[in-house]
Amino acid sequence: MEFSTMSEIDPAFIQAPEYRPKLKRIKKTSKEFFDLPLEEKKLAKRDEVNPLGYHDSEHTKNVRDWKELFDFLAKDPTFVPTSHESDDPQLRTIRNQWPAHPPEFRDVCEEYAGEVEKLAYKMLELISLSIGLPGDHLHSCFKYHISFLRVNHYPAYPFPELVLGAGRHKDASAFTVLAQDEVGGLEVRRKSDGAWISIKLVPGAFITNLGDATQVWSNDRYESAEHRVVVNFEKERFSIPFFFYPPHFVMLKPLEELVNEQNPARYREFNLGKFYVSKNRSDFKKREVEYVQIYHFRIF
Ligand SMILES: O=C(O)CCC(=O)C(=O)O
Ligand SMILES: [Fe+2]
Repeated sequence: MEFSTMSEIDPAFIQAPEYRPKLKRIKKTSKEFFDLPLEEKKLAKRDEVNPLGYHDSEHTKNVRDWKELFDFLAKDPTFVPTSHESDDPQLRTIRNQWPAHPPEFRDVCEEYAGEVEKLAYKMLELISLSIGLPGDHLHSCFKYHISFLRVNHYPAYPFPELVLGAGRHKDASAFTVLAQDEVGGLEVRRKSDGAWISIKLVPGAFITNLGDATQVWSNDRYESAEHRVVVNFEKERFSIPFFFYPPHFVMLKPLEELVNEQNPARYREFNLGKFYVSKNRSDFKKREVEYVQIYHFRIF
């Protein structure tokens, strides 16, 4: 894999041209899936028991997103805590559910996941090196990772100012490797003035946004990027994030190598699995309670 000089202009982009045929295939099969009648898509619908599969009423911070999606695990099956309650030690097995149509959907998605996983490990190495640690420092930590992928379909909407494809949020992952088509719509919040900046479209490039776990590990050297998606008034859009998560049993805290007397840990330790479960149930339905955020674990 070659890293493009784009990264000198904008560190969010990784140019990986060899992935183009795979991107084309997954986009084609995803479009075929989302073009199916709703009743058929709902045969692979996620529910209270299985969080994977088709979903058409995603909420970000209690507001319904203008999109439909299909979630699947990179490793099937995956083990996660049964509940977000801290005193419940039980785990449960979650598994992918695949639609019967299009027939190649499963193979194409699994092949894509395998390839992007390799890219994610490469990114992990670069992140470790960039904070002064050996390239493989975090690798063993991901051995039983609970990552999942999401195929997003944002239908066109004639009044794009009235809805958001995905409301503003930060990803809870270590980082996310995102592929998108040529329509555009992803925006990142600029910290200095809070303005929403459109992410430039670079055909065949992946976008990586750092998530909450990396913010904690790096003791705030890196920040989880706040982002959102606007919809297009005439074109539908597809995007496929790979949310790279450590295993459920990882206790997240600033890496010991990065803390000292001058630079004390800014977060107390917390369990990744419980954090994941709180996050991934919170968008299932409207909720009355506040979303768990990493600042709840902040020491100062
Ligand atoms: O569609 C996109 O570009 C980003 C989607 C996203 O932020 C997410 O699914 O977490
Ligand atoms: Fe996101």
